[in-house]
Amino acid sequence: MIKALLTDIEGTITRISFVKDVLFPYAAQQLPAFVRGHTEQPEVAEQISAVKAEINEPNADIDTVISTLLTWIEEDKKITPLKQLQGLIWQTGYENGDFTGHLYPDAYQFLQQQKQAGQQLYVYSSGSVKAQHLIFQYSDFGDIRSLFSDYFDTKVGAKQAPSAYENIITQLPFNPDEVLFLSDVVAELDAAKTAGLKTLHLIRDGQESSSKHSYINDFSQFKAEHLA
Ligand SMILES: CSCCC(=O)C(=O)COP(=O)(O)O
Ligand SMILES: [Mg+2]
Repeated sequence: MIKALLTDIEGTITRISFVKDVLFPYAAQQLPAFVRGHTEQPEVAEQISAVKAEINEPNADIDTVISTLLTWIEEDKKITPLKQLQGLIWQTGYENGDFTGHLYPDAYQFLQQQKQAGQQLYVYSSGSVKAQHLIFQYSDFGDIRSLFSDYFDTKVGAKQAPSAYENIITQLPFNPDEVLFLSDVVAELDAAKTAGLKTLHLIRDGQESSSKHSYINDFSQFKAEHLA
C-alpha cells in the first residue's frame, strides 16, 4: 500500500519547455556575470572548486570554469555544481517576476488531492533543492511549498542510480514498496524499481505510447489501483 509519493519535476509535473526554453537560457545568460561577481561567496566558491575537481583542473581560471558551465548547460548535464549554481541564479529571475514556476494544472490538482488524502509528498529532481523550493514558492498557483514534506537533489546521487533511491529511503519513515516514484524518464524509473520502489511513468504530450512501467498521460488518468 502506497503511503508516500516521490515526484520528479521536469516532464512529470512541469512542462519540459519551461525548463529548457525559460530556465536554462536565463541561467546561461546570467551565469558569467553571476560567477565573476560572487567568487568570494562561500556557496559559489564551493561550486567553482567542484567544477575544477570535475574537470580535473585544480588550477583552472575563472574563464575556463565559466565556459565549462555554459557547455554543461547546452548539453543539459545534471552535474551537481552546475545545478547548485543554477538554483542561485534563478532566485533573481523569480524575485523580479521574470517568470513563474510552471506546473501542469492536472499535476497541481493531483498533488493537492493526494496530500488531502493523507499521502506524504516528496520531490526528487536534478534541479537543486534551492531550485525546487523556488519553483514551488513562485509557482503559477502561488506558494505551494507546504505540500511537500522534503526535497532531494543529486546530492543523494544521480537519478539513474539505484543507490540514490536507497539513500532517499533511509531518510524516510517508509519501506521502499510504500513509496511511488513518478517520472517521465525510463532509466530513472528502472533505478527506482531496482531499489524496491513502486513506479509510475508520466508519458505527456504524446511522447511514447507504451512503457514497461505502469503509465499515465496526465494525472486525470491516475487511479486508486496505482496506490495499491
Ligand atoms: C527544479 S526546476 C529545474 C529542473 C532542472 O534543473 C532539471 O535539470 C530538471 O531535472 P528533473 O530531474 O526534474 O527532470
Ligand atoms: Mg524529469
